[in-house]
Amino acid sequence: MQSSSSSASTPAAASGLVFDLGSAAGVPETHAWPGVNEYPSVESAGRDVVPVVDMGVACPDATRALARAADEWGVFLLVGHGVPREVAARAEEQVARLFVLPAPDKARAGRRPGEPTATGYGRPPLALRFSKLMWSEGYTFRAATVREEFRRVWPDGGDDYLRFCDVMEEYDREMRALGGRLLDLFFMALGLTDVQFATGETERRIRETWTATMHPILCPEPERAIGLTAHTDSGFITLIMQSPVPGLQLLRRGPDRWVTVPAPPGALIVMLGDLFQVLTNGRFRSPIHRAVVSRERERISVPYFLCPPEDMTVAPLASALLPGRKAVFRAVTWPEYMEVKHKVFGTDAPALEMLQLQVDEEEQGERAATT
Ligand SMILES: O=C(O)CCC(=O)C(=O)O
Ligand SMILES: [Fe+2]
Repeated sequence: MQSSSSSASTPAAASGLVFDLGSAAGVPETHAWPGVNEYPSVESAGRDVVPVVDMGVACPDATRALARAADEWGVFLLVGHGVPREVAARAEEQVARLFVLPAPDKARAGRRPGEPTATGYGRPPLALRFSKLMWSEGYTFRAATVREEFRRVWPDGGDDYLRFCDVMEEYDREMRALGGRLLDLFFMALGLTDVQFATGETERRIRETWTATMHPILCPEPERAIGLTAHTDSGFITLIMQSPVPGLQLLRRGPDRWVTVPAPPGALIVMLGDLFQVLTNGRFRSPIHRAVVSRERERISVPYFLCPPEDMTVAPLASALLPGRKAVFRAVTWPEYMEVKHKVFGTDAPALEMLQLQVDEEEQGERAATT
């Protein structure tokens, strides 16, 4: 990886803390990304309004809005989602408390070297393949092991520790339940019947989750740095809670531009991942996105990833195939896909292309036209 071998043996380097971002007066070359301003950044307005889906409205309307947003953007702001404000506020408060802990406390919980997707504190896993460093710090953890993981931060297991774990477990329960409700809507949008999805193996299994948090820090020269570089999420669905400070941007084509996602209080962001694109045979897409940094306002985002269990083979759902269309992606498991993804991180090649099957477009078109 890019951290130099001379510093790789220190705890700070092991956790990715090779540079104290919080006290930096400028952006050093190690963190300066040349392509950050290649495309303009635009607000969510006019033809670039990021869709909003209200889950609180009656079903056909919510399903239609969700299908349109998933189809046209692969991302949307979610309101009426039923996650109590206090639960989200408590989680954000605990995450903020975690990030302001002294560096040695955080370093104790560092990601273990050589395990890029392992849990712990430091650079986000996707950062490991790039030659430049990102302006962010993050913890990755699984809800199921939150107590074990955070004993590394709070070895005494005192009140701070217990409060953190209680709140994060409460948040996990809410997000897990929301994930289930959202999947029901997605499956309805794909035309599965109640009976099919109530008993569906896929739905039951894709509720397995893991959780990560990240926190882009104030940056003295935001136009030269990036919090999280352009990527697509790999799993099924990411539910992002963010502080009311925009920072997430979506790449829109023709002309290429970065659309900033607004941050209305109480809304969550729903972002589709690559394997959801596979599951829906390309009908719903995983958008390219990134997180930018700011000079003035700190932003915390807490992405909650819904991913397939490791042994699940993900393939286009039969119900997602439009009449006359064939599957355009080959079946893949999560570990297999992560291997593909790690190979292409840091290059311009989209990992999903490697799963694409050669389908004769003409034949697809003819079959679709005759059904
Ligand atoms: O900060 C954000 O809102 C996005 C984070 C993100 O894209 C990710 O963790 O994959
Ligand atoms: Fe992402």
